[in-house]
Amino acid sequence: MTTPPRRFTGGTLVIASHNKGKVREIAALLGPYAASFVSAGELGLPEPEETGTTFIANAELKALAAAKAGHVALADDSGMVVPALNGDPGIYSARWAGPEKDFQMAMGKVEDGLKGQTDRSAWFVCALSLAWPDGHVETVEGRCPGTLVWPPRGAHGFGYDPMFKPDGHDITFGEMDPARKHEMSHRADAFRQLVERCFK
Ligand SMILES: O=P(O)(O)OP(=O)(O)OP(=O)(O)OC[C@H]1O[C@@H](n2cnc3c(O)ncnc32)[C@H](O)[C@@H]1O
Ligand SMILES: [Mg+2]
Repeated sequence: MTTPPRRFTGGTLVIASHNKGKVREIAALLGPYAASFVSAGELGLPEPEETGTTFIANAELKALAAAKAGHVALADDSGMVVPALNGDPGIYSARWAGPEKDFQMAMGKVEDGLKGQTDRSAWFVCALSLAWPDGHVETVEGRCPGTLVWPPRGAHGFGYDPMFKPDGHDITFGEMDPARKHEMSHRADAFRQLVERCFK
């Protein structure tokens, strides 16, 4: 027999991320389901080393590390997978931007790798993991397919958004109103699954 998923029954939820763009998006998506939340940065929690080899493993290790502080914690491990680059930057999406978090440079590296390639498809992945202080975790994974454009366009969103045009749309995530991105993003897809599992 499979055990049913564990539900979040209220109280403070820690958003276990040090990325302000992500925290902003997670807070917007989570609004109706958690009365109060605080980010790992606000709590002064350290940024764990992301030693996993999958988005799911890294989401789980970040959520479990934050939950040790005593509250249920939600972590997001995400990135952009480019088949023509053999799946890079993938789980290394943040690391491609270096310590300066220079995404102009990281997007330039992606574009350099695509020179001479005809396949400009990509997809974003978002693994979300909810962890309890006793070590229990619930994890889901969402996706959003699209195409890479050059030059980058738009100032909304964060990270690789200005070069990513979601399928079925003519504008990039960087040009898109945040509310619209939340209707179709990898993070929204993962959220729908997590809400179904743990917040209903
Ligand atoms: O680990 P935390 O503290 O949450 O913050 P981080 O920025 O290091 O996050 P990740 O390790 O999950 O790396 C994900 C990177 O993938 C990129 N990324 C993820 N979601 C994105 C989105 O919705 N739009 C654009 N880029 C995104 C972005 O550059 C992120 O820095
Ligand atoms: Mg990270």
